[in-house]
Amino acid sequence: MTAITLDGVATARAVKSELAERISALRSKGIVPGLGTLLVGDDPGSRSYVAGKHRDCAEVGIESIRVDLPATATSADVRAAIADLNSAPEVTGYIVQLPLPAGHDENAMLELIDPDKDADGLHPTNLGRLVLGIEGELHSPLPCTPAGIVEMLQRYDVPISGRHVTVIGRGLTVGRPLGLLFTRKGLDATVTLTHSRTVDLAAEVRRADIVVAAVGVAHLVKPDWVKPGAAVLDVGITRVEDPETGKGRLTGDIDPLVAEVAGHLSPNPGGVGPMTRAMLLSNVVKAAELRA
Ligand SMILES: Nc1nc(=O)c2c([nH]1)NC[C@@H]1CN(c3ccc(C(=O)N[C@@H](CCC(=O)O)C(=O)O)cc3)C=[N+]21
Repeated sequence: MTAITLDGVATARAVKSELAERISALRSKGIVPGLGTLLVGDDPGSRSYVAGKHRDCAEVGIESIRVDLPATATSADVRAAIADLNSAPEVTGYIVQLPLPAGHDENAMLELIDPDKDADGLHPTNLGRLVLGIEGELHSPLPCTPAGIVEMLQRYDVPISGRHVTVIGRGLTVGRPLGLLFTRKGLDATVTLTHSRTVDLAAEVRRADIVVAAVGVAHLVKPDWVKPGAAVLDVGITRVEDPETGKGRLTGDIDPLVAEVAGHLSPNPGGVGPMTRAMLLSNVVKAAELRA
């Protein structure tokens, strides 16, 4: 048996074409959505993600505003840039690219973002609304990677309600909010949130109908850990050097042989990453629609 591929590129393309229509409707009413990015320092990975976000915006008709600060920027510089983004009328939503260079207090910076402009859903108010289950008229953006994972499973008709989900990793952007999202009313999964101190990770994965790995340990999840037919989502990113070509490439947390056991498998790259970017655009569009 070979798993059905959860194709993040194709699914993100479908999401983006739906968004493009909503954006042209907004534009015809004179509303122009604009995504800002704040990047501090010159980490090549972060640079390439930010560049990707600007390309996505151009593709769907969202304006994008790029603010880059040098690695030498102080916390006062970052605060000032956030204040400018909060007050810039052309910026309807923005993100602070993580991780910030060492020496910056990320949580303190996230807290300075205007919650109404928080395109990542990482401001404490928006994370609090996720805990409280508040949706609707209030703009309560969901963190992009968790939202992208759920969107992809739903578009492939993978059942979630009542199913057991094992999440590997408890980080701010993926594992922690994903556990909150999957257990909300309406999704109704049962979640095991595992981390580096989990005693028997293989056993926790074996009970799962849906496995999400978001730790950044290359090929951590082995085929004999996976229940036959389970849906497996590969989120972790590790940069490795190909021993044959000597070129750098990206690899995920899932051993490739898991494809022989799983029912659905998201490749990495080409799976959750593109969905994360599509959900960022979706948050910007929703915020603009609510303001209209
Ligand atoms: N404030 C903030 N919000 C984020 O959402 C955020 C962040 N900081 N910091 C870093 C992580 C990582 N992340 C990715 C998004 C898309 C891809 C993506 O589209 N990857 C492509 C491959 C890209 C390539 O080849 O370089 C793929 O999976 O196919 C990857 C990684 C968002 N993050």
